[in-house]
Amino acid sequence: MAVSRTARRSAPGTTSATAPVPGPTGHPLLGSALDLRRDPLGTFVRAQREHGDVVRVSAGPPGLRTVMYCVFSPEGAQQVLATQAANFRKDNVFYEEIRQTGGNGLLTSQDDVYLRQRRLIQPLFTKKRVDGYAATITDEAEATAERWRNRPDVDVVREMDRLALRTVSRVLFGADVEAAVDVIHVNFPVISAYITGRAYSPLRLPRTWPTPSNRRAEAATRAVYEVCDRIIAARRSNGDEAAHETAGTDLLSLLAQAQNEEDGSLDATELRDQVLVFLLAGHETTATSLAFALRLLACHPEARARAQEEIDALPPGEPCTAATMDQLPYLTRVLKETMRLYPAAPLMGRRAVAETEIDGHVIPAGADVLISPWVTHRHPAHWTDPARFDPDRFTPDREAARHRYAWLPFGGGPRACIGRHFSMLESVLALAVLLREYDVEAPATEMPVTAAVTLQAVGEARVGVRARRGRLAAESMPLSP
Ligand code: HEM
Repeated sequence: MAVSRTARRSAPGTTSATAPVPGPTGHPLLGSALDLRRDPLGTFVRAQREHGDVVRVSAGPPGLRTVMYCVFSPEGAQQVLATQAANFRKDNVFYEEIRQTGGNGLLTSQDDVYLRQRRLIQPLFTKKRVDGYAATITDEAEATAERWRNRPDVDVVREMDRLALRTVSRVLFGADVEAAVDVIHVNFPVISAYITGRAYSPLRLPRTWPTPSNRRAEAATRAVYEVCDRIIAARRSNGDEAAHETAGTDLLSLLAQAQNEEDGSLDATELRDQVLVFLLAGHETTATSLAFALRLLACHPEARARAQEEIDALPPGEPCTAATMDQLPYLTRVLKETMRLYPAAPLMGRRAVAETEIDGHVIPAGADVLISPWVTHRHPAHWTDPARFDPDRFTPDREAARHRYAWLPFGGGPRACIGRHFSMLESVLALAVLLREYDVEAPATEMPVTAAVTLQAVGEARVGVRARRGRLAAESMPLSP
């Protein structure tokens, strides 16, 4: 059995490296299964508070038990994701379930297939290329501002879902997906809940059995695949030189080129899997950050006013570009603080392929390992008063004083999010456009969330919108108080 260097270095006989990993005992028969089903994020937060930074959580009856080794400290997360990434593969139950539903795109692939895919796709995400997406981002945000005209309130979850889906589809596929917005909005949560349900369940019935949940998930997956197929077919029938704004430079063009190469690169299934991954990973995550940022600003009028002061100081009449982001440091801090409190990917899984020592505990080879931005972002040793919304935690000085992995919404190491710059740019510019036009207001109540593959708001998140000034305010004057 391979043993990591850190484990081999630990002094023989010391109890720290050999002591069993602590964890909740949970229900005598089911372990923590019911707690995880009811409230996975709360269960992991409690596990950290009560048992420390490396915790063993088990679920299910003896004999069928799923065991997870949770690593909550920034140092431990860095070890799993970066410094000892080779010991931790995406072979865990969660990724296996995602792979079975969504195929082998960039999020789930590994080894040579992964390296080939990442090399192929990386050029779309260089800083220069992403900066070029600013015009599309601004255009979509302005269209959303138009949609809000004369409305007393909006469901920001729904609105940001639409905005982010439209934006990523235009940028990466040169496609207008308006007709698919509802299909995606309805079906992604079904798929996501199915994957999570199976991942936590000790008893995974074969996917081919005609159970109600298998049937629901299959129908939802088919509906989403049809959207992907339509996007690909539309590009094929129009040809790369057609009127698409991104033809020749977007994801579909890059993948089609690879398909034509002699080394037989991508087949049709892989092409569709890749489109699906980028639809999924590229819209829901950013939408969640945007929705929660608007909701938090609506609940914190002083932070909203500060952000708007900065936005109002931008040169009037000039379009937002990538350089605009440098002029919005406070708004960027608001976004980072939103992602601390509501990381769109609250849980990340791996499988240990070699025994490894982390924070003085041994993680056995073969163990399912869980990293949780949700918990690490609330770690009392790294965040004072962690439940409080305080964007100034992200001033440059305070950021520099903190462990690099205390804030990890985009993961880290070799499998860190490829879309992080795009997402940050999109979120800051979209917020700037919307807050320039609107005041947002909401009662400061709890926002219930659920952790499926990504973090999701439970139900609607209504936010009052009131036009501030300029064209939209003038046009909606009769309705203004
Ligand atoms: C707030 C927005 C986002 C968050 C919080 C987020 C989070 C993450 C995280 C945590 C990972 C690493 C998963 C792991 O290590 O297990 C990841 C990977 C990935 N993300 Fe994002 N993401 C966001 C936006 C985006 C966008 C906009 C895109 C694409 C347009 C994207 C595409 C991907 C892809 C393809 C991967 C796999 C990368 C690889 O393994 O090489 N994400 N994301």
